[in-house]
Amino acid sequence: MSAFIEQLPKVELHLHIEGSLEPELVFALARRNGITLDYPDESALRAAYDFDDLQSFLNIYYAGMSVLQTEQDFFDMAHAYLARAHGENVRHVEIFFDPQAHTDRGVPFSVVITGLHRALEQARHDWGMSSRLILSFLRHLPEASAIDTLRQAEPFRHWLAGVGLDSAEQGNPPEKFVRAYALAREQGYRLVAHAGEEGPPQYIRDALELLRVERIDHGVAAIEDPALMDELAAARIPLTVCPLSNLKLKVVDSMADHPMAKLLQAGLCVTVNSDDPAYFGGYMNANFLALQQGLGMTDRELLQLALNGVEASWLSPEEKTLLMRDIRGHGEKFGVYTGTG
Ligand code: HPA
Ligand SMILES: [Zn+2]
Repeated sequence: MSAFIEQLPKVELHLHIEGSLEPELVFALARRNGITLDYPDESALRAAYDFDDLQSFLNIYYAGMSVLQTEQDFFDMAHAYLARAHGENVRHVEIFFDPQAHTDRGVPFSVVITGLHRALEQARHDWGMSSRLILSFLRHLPEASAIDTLRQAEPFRHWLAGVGLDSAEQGNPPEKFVRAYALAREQGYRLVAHAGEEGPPQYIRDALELLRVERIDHGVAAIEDPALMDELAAARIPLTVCPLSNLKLKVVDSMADHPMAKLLQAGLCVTVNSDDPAYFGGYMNANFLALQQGLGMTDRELLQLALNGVEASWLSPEEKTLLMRDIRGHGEKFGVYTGTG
């Protein structure tokens, strides 16, 4: 592992907390809650992490999270992720959770969010790690369910920074959620959506124009549409790109084919993220390393990706200035300069 990557101060903006559930914790929680899994042990479960596409991953992702029952379970899951991120010098995280995947199993919204919030507060207290929580709607479910979830979130509005949209993209276009996003906007939520992961570039345009999101999760399909790339670059609309996820879900055939370098060179505000690290073979450092080793990106480019992460985050302007200073200082220590300050 490269010391440059390990010590680089990082932010993570695209992380599904349920996708951080490692097989060991899945089995520990299953034992604690008296649940029998379809797999005999941890290694059999891990062996099933061989995906053909997004849907084949989602099937296992929803099965894995069914062991989450109590507030302590949600705390333990988030705490394990945050400890790991802290160990990789991740300074700030913006975390998705999928409330409908739990409330539909009878786990109350309050149980889910209280456990997650407590872990985030502890990470802030113990490590000075800052965070935001993003409520993500499941796009394969009807819009009415998203709107009902927004209502359930009302008592916890102050713990939530934004709303997002995830799950099966194809056939579930942004336009399906126009009313849910309008309601969220009225309630002061910041808005993001997954678009252009498996879906077409048009879904990126629609997320921006119909849902009025400020950031696109994935967005790698933009590479197919030069005019859209120009617009994203000019407006500095961030893309929260997840390289190892794209590889594991066969969005790209190999890391050498990943569009990250081209998107960066075209002036887009692309950022590095791990998406579902327990399932896709790596946390933040592994994603940076894949870009370095698989795509040949330079330390200077990796430094720019880290700065983009700060720019794209929901930190305050003062916090951004401080963290960017840390990242540039790290670059100088390794003889790497971005030339932009
Ligand atoms: O990468 C993803 N895409 C869509 N839905 C998801 N839910 C968890 N991870 C993902
Ligand atoms: Zn995602």
